[in-house]
Amino acid sequence: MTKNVMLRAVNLCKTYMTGKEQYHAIRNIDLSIYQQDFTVIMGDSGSGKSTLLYLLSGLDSVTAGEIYVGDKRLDELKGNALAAYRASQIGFVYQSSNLIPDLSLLENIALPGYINGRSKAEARKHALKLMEELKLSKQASRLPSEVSGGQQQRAAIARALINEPKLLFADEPTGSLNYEQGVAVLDILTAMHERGQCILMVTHDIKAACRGSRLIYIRDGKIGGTLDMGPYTPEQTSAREEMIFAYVTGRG
Ligand SMILES: Nc1ncnc2c1ncn2[C@@H]1O[C@H](COP(=O)(O)OP(=O)(O)OP(=O)(O)O)[C@@H](O)[C@H]1O
Repeated sequence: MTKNVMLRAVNLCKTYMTGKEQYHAIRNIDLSIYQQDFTVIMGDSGSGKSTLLYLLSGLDSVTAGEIYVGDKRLDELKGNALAAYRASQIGFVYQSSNLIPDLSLLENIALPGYINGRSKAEARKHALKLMEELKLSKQASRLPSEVSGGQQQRAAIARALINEPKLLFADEPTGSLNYEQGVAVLDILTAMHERGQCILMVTHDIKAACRGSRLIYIRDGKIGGTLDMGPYTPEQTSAREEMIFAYVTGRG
């Protein structure tokens, strides 16, 4: 099967300045992200995984290099054009849900929908549909402080999906959850991928990495290797975990 390129980075670099010190967090990375993939980014702490995710999503600016989305240059977008791109084309899920504390879950999920130009009624209708799929209907009118961490994170996923983004980014989405809540979130991401959602996720967790179809290993701001794993099936969980462990430790 030929894969469609969703996003392409060419000679991507990110240098942070702390005082007079330069730190080259991303060093001349070339990579393609394919529409059909649930791509997982792994690597040691400090290797540059989150920085890469922020650059590829347009949440941070590149120091050098190019990022193509179709024939558009993401790295050249600024101001309103960049804000419009981020609002309409990408969804982002963080380690903590970052919901607005004094809005209900329904309002939190619908809000980016109104901001992106849907009517209030339409955004709420779509939010309710997502809440049903993510088993949050009963919590629609509750505040974030009135639901569990797993429910908050599922609401954050629904919020990221409200504008039907082409690309869903997730930075350690299960990092603050207990085992069962984490599995529920991974099941949702797996189901989204099966329905055709392109996902790019940073994780330290082999159980989470198992859900991906492709793994990119980052070492010292560079690509240390990529592994095509094929689509996840639950029966292969232990074999995939062993394969990922062997791959990552072989490159660490
Ligand atoms: N704003 C910043 N200013 C200076 N250095 C930074 C900044 N953000 C990140 N760094 C440095 O860049 C490197 C890569 O950071 P990044 O957060 O991308 O790593 P990571 O692989 O996601 O790490 P972790 O797994 O611990 O979250 C680290 O050495 C970090 O200290």
